[in-house]
Amino acid sequence: MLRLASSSLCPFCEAHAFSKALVAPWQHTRSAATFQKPRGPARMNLSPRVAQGPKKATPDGRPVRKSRNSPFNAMNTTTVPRELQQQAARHAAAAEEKRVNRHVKGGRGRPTKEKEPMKALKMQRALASVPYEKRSRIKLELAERDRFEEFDLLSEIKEAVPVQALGGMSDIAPTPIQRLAIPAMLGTEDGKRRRKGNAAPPPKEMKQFLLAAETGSGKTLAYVLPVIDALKRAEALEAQQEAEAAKREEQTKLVPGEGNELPSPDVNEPHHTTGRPRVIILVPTAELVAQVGALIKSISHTVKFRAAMISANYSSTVIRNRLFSPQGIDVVVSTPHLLDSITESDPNVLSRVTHLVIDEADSLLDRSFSPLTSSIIDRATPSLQQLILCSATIPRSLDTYLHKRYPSIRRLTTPNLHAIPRRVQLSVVDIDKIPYQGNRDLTCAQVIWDLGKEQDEHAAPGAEKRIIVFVNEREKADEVATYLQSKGIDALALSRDSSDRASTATLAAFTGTLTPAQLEKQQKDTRTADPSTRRLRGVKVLVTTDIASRGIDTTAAKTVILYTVPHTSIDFIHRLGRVGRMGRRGRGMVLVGRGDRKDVVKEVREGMFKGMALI
Ligand SMILES: Nc1ncnc2c1ncn2[C@@H]1O[C@H](COP(=O)(O)OP(=O)(O)OP(=O)(O)O)[C@@H](O)[C@H]1O
Repeated sequence: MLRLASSSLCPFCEAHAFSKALVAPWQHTRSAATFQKPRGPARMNLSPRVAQGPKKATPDGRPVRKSRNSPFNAMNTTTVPRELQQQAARHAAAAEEKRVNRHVKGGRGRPTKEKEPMKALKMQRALASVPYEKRSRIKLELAERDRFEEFDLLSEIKEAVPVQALGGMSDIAPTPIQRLAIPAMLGTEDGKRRRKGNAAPPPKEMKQFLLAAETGSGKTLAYVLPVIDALKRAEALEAQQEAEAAKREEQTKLVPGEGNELPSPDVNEPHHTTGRPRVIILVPTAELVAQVGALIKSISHTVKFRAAMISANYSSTVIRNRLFSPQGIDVVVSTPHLLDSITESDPNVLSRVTHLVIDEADSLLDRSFSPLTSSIIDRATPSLQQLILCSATIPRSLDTYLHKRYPSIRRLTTPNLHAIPRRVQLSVVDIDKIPYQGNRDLTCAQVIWDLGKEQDEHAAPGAEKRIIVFVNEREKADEVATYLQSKGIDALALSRDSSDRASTATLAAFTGTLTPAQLEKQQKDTRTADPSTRRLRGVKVLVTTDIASRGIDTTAAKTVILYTVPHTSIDFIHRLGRVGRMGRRGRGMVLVGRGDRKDVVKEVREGMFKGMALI
């Protein structure tokens, strides 16, 4: 409160005279003697003690306490007083407790507004969870097995890995699922080697394994190597037993000419393995039969065995000739439909199977495939030594099925199961924005044109960009491919409606399995294309459905476009899993519009960014 003194005497102390001066009342709390007469014109008077600094003690000698709440309290201090540190720690602990209580069922406090992690994905409840504690434990275990030489595989199989199976790669190391599955399937996890001399007696009861690892992590080789090892050892054991039997016969050889000699073997008789393989590998599509079959064939060049791939892509004569070849058969790769129909008429095909692999088990044991697959497993069970299920995802339905039907199955899961690698970058394109205005086809075409124009520094000269577009319905595949073609994009459709031959040739460009002649033709077509038409050069697009999202090793593709938001996190994993395979980088783009689950897309992106497993 300020007072204007208008008289010549000070209205408070009346000790001095001045006029029109502003006098603050606190000046009058002191004795009049200490008062200075202001000189000159009216002004604000400053405290006369301003230069003295803060009071060290009150008049009665007690120390003056600084106000704790003063905003200037911490000025010019270099250390935080212990008292304040303790206070801050108490506040932090109380806040943490409050936060935890909010999440605990029945906890006190108001309902939280904090975001629940992956809430939208949780609503879909697609995937079974694997505890993080288990993942960390496995990670530690795997660190010790880092070379193929350490596995107790037959030497010729180890030699075939870099040369045949991995196409001449050098400096190879087993992937996490290979480190986990190979010793487990060989029964050498304890680090012990098996007996020399190949004569391992068959195990008494069937062993069951579930191999679950992220997409593009080498699961195929993880089961192929131990299975072929078992095949070769069984063959050796059989040969040894035959030799022993022959020796016994030799010892009890009857005297010739007395009419009791052994009949000489019929050279035209088919091999005893004809139509009765030891190993059967089931995969969901004809395309996968070709892919897995090619890997097995390549290994069979050095490790001698007979393999056949059969699918609807081959004529019935070819299938019959392969399966019932007089030279015999050891490994068959097939789809469940075809194998089921063959075994209906010839059940002996399953009579000698010791190893049955169900690749893409989540598909082959889902509602549509399960009756067929289960029936094949049941019929093969009497002779089975190992049942191997393999998958990149364990949906809750599969988890429940396994708990019921195979409660003792060994689950070999890698630490990164259900996570989309951070190497894959996912961006979102809003189709409702200008210039697309809700036109999904136009957005897709524009995105492809933009990608095509981007300069890829690392691409070899003349190399083509491969882009895969995933649609949810098979009818849409043709429609989108036709639209993209009308916009000058080299696009092809692949769905269950495509002809078998066309689909094999189409996929070849994306799996990097083009023959030199095909490659030459492709480059010639690009060179001779009419330059007057507006065409996007150097880009090849495959518009497809789930048919190409499972297991197909599309190593040549670097970009995936999700034309529509996938229905579940499982589809996200498999579709985005076509890029970023085996340590490569990749890019995903998802087109979202009104009515699409943007919350799901957001959570998938966040999960990918954090390297977390989706749920
Ligand atoms: N140890 C290894 N080192 C380097 N490359 C490997 C190794 N093992 C496998 N590969 C290669 O990795 C690629 C992916 O392998 P594969 O198709 O078996 O993966 P996947 O886990 O079955 O994938 P998906 O889940 O999509 O079926 C193949 O090109 C294969 O040749």
